[in-house]
Amino acid sequence: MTNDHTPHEAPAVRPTVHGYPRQGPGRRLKKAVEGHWRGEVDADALLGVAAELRRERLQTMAEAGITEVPVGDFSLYDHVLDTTLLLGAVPARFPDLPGTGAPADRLATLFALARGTDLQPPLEMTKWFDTNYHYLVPELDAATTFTLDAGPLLEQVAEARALGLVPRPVVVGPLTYLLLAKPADPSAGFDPLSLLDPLVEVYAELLAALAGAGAGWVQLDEPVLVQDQPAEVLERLETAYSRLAATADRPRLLVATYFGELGAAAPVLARLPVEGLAVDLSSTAGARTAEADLAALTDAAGLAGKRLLAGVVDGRSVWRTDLEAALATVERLRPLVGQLDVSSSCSLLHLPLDLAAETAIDPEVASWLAFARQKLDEVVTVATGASQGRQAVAAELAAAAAARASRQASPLVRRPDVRDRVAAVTEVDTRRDSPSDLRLAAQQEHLGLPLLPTTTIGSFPQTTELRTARAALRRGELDQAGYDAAMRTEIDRVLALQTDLGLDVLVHGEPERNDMVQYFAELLDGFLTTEQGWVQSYGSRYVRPPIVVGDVARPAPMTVGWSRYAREAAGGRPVKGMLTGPVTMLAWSFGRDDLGADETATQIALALRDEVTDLEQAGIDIIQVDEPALRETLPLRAADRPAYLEWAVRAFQLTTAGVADRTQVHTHMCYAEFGEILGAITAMDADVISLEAARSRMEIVGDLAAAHYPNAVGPGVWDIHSPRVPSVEEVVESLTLALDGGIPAARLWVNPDCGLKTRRYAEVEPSLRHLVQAAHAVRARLTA
Ligand SMILES: CN1c2c(nc(N)[nH]c2=O)NC[C@@H]1CNc1ccc(C(=O)N[C@@H](CCC(=O)N[C@@H](CCC(=O)N[C@@H](CCC(=O)O)C(=O)O)C(=O)O)C(=O)O)cc1
Ligand SMILES: N[C@@H](CCS)C(=O)O
Ligand SMILES: [Zn+2]
Repeated sequence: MTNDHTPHEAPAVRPTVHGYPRQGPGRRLKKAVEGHWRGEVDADALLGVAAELRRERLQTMAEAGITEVPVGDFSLYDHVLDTTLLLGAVPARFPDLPGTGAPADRLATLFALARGTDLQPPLEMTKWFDTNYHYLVPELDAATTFTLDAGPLLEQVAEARALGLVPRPVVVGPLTYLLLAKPADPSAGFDPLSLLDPLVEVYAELLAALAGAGAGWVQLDEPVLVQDQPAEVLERLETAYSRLAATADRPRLLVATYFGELGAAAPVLARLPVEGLAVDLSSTAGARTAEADLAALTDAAGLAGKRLLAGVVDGRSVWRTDLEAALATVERLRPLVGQLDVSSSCSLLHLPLDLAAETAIDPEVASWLAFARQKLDEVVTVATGASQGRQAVAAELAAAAAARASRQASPLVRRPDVRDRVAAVTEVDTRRDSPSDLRLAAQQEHLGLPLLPTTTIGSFPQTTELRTARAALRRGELDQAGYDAAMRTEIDRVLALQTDLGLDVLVHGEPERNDMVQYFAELLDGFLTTEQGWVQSYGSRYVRPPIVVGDVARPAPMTVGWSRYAREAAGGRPVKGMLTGPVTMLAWSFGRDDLGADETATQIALALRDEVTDLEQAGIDIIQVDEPALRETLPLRAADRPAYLEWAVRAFQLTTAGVADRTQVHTHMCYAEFGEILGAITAMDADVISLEAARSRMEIVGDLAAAHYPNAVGPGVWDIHSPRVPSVEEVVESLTLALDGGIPAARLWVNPDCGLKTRRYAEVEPSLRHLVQAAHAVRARLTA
């Protein structure tokens, strides 16, 4: 393969992106998919909506000036799940699915894997690198065979070509696919990477099929290269791509990495026998990182004839790009490679769709921001500036520079009172008065809870009535008093249900919260929230990540009124207060690029500390501070983890350590793979932690026991991410696994994996009933 330009005449710099949000304006995709699940939208109609959305997004890119477009990044649920179907790797434990022949069957198979069936739990779901997107984990074993099923991808190539665009299929690369997979049976000692050779043969078939469909370039995404990889994995990478490069009649190959620095992978990547590379040169990857990668790549032999997609427009930041800096990077790289193109650093999937949809953002603040649609323009501006000279984009450069200057000078950004309070924090503020065993005794005396106490994680179903009431409040059709009354009625209902079910520690159900992060962001100074800034979190579920614009402070109590109401209505049973922790508030927001994450987290922690104190004074004896994102935000490189964990744990401690011994602090995390942060979890020193465990079949229990985790634990016994109702026997089995695995009965709690906001009462009532029955059964066995 050769590049189609002469070496002396620099070809034009072209703009592209790695992917674009899927949902469409007004989250049309979500509505169609959920309608299909309810039986209201048939398969043809759903596929029709999907095709329209794909066409619209390609047209949007084309209108912005992008002609080489990604295809295959669109998905009805998740692109890793799509890759599993592309490769024909449906796990053997789903023997009765209808297959992928007819489109309706394919949909049924896809959604069965994603959501489970009556007979089988779904594929495990976990976070996509350090983002708030979640993918379905491929499940492989020694008997897995791969069979290419490229029909839908080939159709998408044809769709783009029919619009006169140049499609660049984007597919999860073979190494990343296997490293993201898990063994179907964790005890079997099977390593998914052992399937690399047969997998690569199927990728070779795919390349040939894509060439036949007219694709000139294919992008294989290998983001695992920004994580620490042993030398043998990098060797396997070279072997795999050498095999792919040897495919007859294939498109040109572009290997993409994103989400961080390449480190030791840079020279290996540079010498792969492929025609193109895409690298993350954004500030999210870190200024130091981009510099180091640039140096490693430009030093490496073999780059001169290649195409490089320079990811200079940050695909994970809502801040407007420093166009001058991006242009300078592009100009520096251009003479060193065969063809230099400008790209987003990663898919724009992780950004809200369009700033233009926002009606309430102050115009000055809006001028500082760029969502996915605006990032397309930025990519085009940088490419045009590089190709035609700065004068061709002088107006755009001036506007971007003016916005940066306005932001730097704005009084919204910096508050001296907040800075002073952060500076005054000392070690004492981060320590509880007594060690955990003394606290536990004080709490037990005060609360008098039974063995294996039952509780939930906080939210109860967010019903249509609740969402409609909130929408009516927003539109002015319901006044604040009417809304508050509706929420109090819901709290009464949820408390009555929990009492009827026999739960020991009650919650108010969080009906007043649109989202566990956005709700607090709306009440704190320093955060900006959006009306339409939806970002896919998993499947059909979306969030509107707030934006940290300036220093954070709490103007007034946020939850105390609701918790006090619930406590008074609960008839003497304890009610947990419920807060979102500082690390999660920050991780699930778009952070600042003008202040360190550690300092922002400390600001949020101080605001939340005041809320904790106010809850305690209002008579709330149990306060839960959720930190599900603490694990998620763990840096991808091991070398960066200790510093992160230090400030993250400190922020949690600062939030919670101000209470008396007898006040019980809970925390909650809902992502598997806690093993490597057990030290940090211990240092957080929460009296009780609830953890996701059901989907990974209580794997965490062994780790906790081995680490002699000293405080109380509630490993989730009901996988709430699936509509399945667990049986009493299943819950008993999970509790038995926990006890046998080494969690002492005196420190074992019984709870679901996570909050119930996404579930329906038809699932919640029987599931909780089974959970309580199981707890009673095991309790009886223990005390017999
Ligand atoms: C625990 N998780 C969370 C993450 N990140 C967060 N920021 N929050 C989280 O809870 N990351 C990891 C996991 C991911 N899990 C989930 C679980 C559930 C959702 C979810 O349910 N999202 C909802 C949107 C929630 C919301 O903002 N609701 C608002 C607006 C509701 C709405 O759409 N209103 C309509 C009008 C009313 C109607 O017709 O129903 C409208 O505005 O058009 C609210 O309740 O007010 C979702 O719909 O996807 C996300 C992540
Ligand atoms: N308290 C929250 C935690 C979700 S991670 C809930 O129950 O929804
Ligand atoms: Zn959770």
